[in-house]
Amino acid sequence: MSREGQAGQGRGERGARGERGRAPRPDAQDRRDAQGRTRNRGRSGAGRKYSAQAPSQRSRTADPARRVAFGVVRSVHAEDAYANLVLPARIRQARLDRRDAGFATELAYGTLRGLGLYDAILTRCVDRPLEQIDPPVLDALRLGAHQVLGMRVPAHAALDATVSLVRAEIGAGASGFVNAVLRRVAERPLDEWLADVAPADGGDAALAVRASHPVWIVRALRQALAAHRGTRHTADRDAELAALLEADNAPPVVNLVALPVAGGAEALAAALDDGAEPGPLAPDSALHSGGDAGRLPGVREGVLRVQDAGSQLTARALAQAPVPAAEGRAERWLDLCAGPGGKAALLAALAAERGATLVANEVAPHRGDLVRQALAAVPADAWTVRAGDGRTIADAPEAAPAFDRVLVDAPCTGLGALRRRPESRWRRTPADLAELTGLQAELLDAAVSVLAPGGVLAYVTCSPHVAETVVQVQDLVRRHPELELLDARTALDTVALDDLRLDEAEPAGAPEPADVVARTAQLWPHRHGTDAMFLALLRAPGA
Ligand SMILES: C[S@@+](CC[C@H](N)C(=O)[O-])C[C@H]1O[C@@H](n2cnc3c(N)ncnc32)[C@H](O)[C@@H]1O
Repeated sequence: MSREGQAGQGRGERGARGERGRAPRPDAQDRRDAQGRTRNRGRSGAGRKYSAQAPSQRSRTADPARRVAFGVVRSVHAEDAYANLVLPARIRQARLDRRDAGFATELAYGTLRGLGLYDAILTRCVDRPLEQIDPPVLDALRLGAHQVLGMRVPAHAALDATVSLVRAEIGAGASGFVNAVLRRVAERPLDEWLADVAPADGGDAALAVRASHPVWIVRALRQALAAHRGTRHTADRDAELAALLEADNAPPVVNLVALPVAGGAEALAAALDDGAEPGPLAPDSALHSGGDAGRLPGVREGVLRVQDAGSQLTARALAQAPVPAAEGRAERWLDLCAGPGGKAALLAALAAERGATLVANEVAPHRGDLVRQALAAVPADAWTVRAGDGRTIADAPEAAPAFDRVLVDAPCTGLGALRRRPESRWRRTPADLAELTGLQAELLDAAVSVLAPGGVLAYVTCSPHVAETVVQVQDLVRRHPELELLDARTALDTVALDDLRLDEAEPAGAPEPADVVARTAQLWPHRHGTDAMFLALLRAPGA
């Protein structure tokens, strides 16, 4: 039994609106074309046919891909699991082939992303609050709704398969209820449902339902876009916000990076031979859309890694920033918040190329182990891992002498990586912000305290929330007026393969030294195809 309780259990056969709680829409019979098919059904509603079998007579054998997706969604809701961690293990366990693995991924991730919208629609289809539905049954309904409204699964197949899933995973008692509710869902195409649950002119609250984001996140993203002065090419701010929300709901293409270590270039060439496309933004990168990247040569060895292009660019921008004070000697680099080690691996490999060394610090022991694994592909004399709180780095023996380059890739709300963490938008709350921004400030102060004269600090977040980005940097330079705010946009453009057009909306000419917005860089999923990564670069005095 799930720890969410059993509300609604046993009430399976009743409760779908239109069956009992709500009369069918008066025009339902009238919406037929000359062939007798219902009109305005959209792609998922055309020519619906349902099984002639009663739910109780249908198969108890659910297909493996749907079972995997159901298992993932249940783990997320009942055990607070992360979908991106449990899904690969379940796919392997069920031995799904590439096609089924793709289906299970889209079903699980799409259901989790679309939860807010599907719940709004399901609320219209049942005669009780959704909290009173047994949680596994509710998750099955969400999976069914996503198949009907968000995937190209014909309604009759989605209903049959979901009812079979319920019979196999939950029990026959709920199958009639699920069948009836999903029939209600399938009565209308998505655009009709959207017009009902979220009128287009209804402001941020309606936009939040339409795009299936919590409203506080919609507001935070609107504010972040405005803080970065929008763009010239997208005159309409609302349209840009809608584009951003849409990008959050699209499965991201897998980005690969080849580390500049032995075997990296060969692994990249093999991935390109396998059909990957050269990455348009980051050097030595590729876009992979051919299924499980883990099977590519070099991935297991860690010389070819899955890493968002924005992460790659921010790490390279720090590595590339001029540090004249360190010329003529081996540089010392620090990654203060290194787990699970994505940027640390790239930084360590770049450091090794130049005879520099990297200390990778991580507070969580299990994530520290992941950092060691990530660094294993880099020559061992180029890096060490410190397990500890970054706020105490100044007391660590590893901090003497001080560091020429320091990365603070801070713990953050992750609002810029919603594409890759489908459940996180529903887990985060505005209350997380206060705790995280306090921690970010303390980590930044600790990083400043171990910067060598003339050393460069990179502050990175995978959140565009202004409290974690520009406001955090404004506070930092207020606390440390000795720091020079470098032009992070130019730094990113220097390492990028293509023009990032980061300063399109800026007035012409060099930004004012104190203009935090103009001197920091914000990448966006809808503009750059990256996570919404933020970068600020600051230099200590004494160069
Ligand atoms: C955004 S993640 C870093 C991602 C990493 N740089 C990468 O590219 O793979 C932030 C990391 O900071 C760690 N962290 C949280 N609090 C910390 C602290 N007080 N000191 C050091 N690390 C901390 C978290 O455990 C998490 O691994």
